[in-house]
Amino acid sequence: MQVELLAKLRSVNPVVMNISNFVTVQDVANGINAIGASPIMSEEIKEAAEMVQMSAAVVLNLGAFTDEALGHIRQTGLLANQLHKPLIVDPVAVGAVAYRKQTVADLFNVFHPDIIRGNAGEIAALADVAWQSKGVDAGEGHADPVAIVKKAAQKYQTIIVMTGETDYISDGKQVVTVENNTPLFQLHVGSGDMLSSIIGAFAGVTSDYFEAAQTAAVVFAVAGEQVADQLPTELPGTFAIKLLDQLHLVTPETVAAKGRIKQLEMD
Ligand SMILES: Nc1ncnc2c1ncn2[C@@H]1O[C@H](COP(=O)(O)OP(=O)(O)O)[C@@H](O)[C@H]1O
Ligand SMILES: Cc1ncsc1CCOP(=O)(O)O
Ligand SMILES: [Mg+2]
Repeated sequence: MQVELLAKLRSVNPVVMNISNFVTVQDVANGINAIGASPIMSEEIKEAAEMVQMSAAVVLNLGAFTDEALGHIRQTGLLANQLHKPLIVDPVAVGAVAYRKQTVADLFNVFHPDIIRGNAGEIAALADVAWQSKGVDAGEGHADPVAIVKKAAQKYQTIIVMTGETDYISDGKQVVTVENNTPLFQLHVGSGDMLSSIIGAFAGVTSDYFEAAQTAAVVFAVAGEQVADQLPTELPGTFAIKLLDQLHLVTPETVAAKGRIKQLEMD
């Protein structure tokens, strides 16, 4: 983890382009803004080249795509590769909907994601590991998370962020974990979408995407912990609002002090 990336992000204020979904688009835009980056959302393929050119990172969220949106997603992913912009993909519910699994497989034959962020159900599906996904949520499974995250990273030659109570982050060889002590994240639809785009914000200020992924995951976990520490009981609505506050307020010093990150495996 490179906690100094947080200060760099806030000083650079990178533009992060998103093709998002109608469910969480405002959460995602506000999360990017709160951490210190500059969000822009797009639904028009005709502006894709200009948008990608002006952005520091591109995030594709597959939460509620239509056939028309698919053309835009495909073109934007291809342009991100061609213009050497970090490309982050959030394969929402890819483990629960066969059509989405096929669609994601087709997309990954067109462009290469630099980072994929999903829950265990989604990453297990990408790794072809048995798991019982549940809609957009992780669901249940018994497979070893380290094996899942490494297999997915090796299969797609990319960095995988598999989130949950413990986040597992791998480049196919190394595995890092981030402990997240805030179950309230599960009560906020959009937590994962927000993190995927905040990963994009960090990837927009460094060429080390493995570091960007780890640092984003720790910063997000610590921001959530800062909120939970102040809540008297489980208040998902209050958590969601205060999460934006803490994404804005969390300092590199607090992240360094409270972040629980561990290197599990080296090369
Ligand atoms: N059981 C949990 N306890 C604490 N944090 C969690 C838990 N599940 C998920 N998180 C956190 O919530 C955020 C979103 O992850 P996740 O819920 O896995 O994504 P999604 O919303 O796409 O399903 C991540 O920061 C993750 O660490
Ligand atoms: C509920 C839902 N349905 C399609 S996209 C979406 C949002 C999923 O957000 P997250 O994966 O961050 O929970
Ligand atoms: Mg999700």
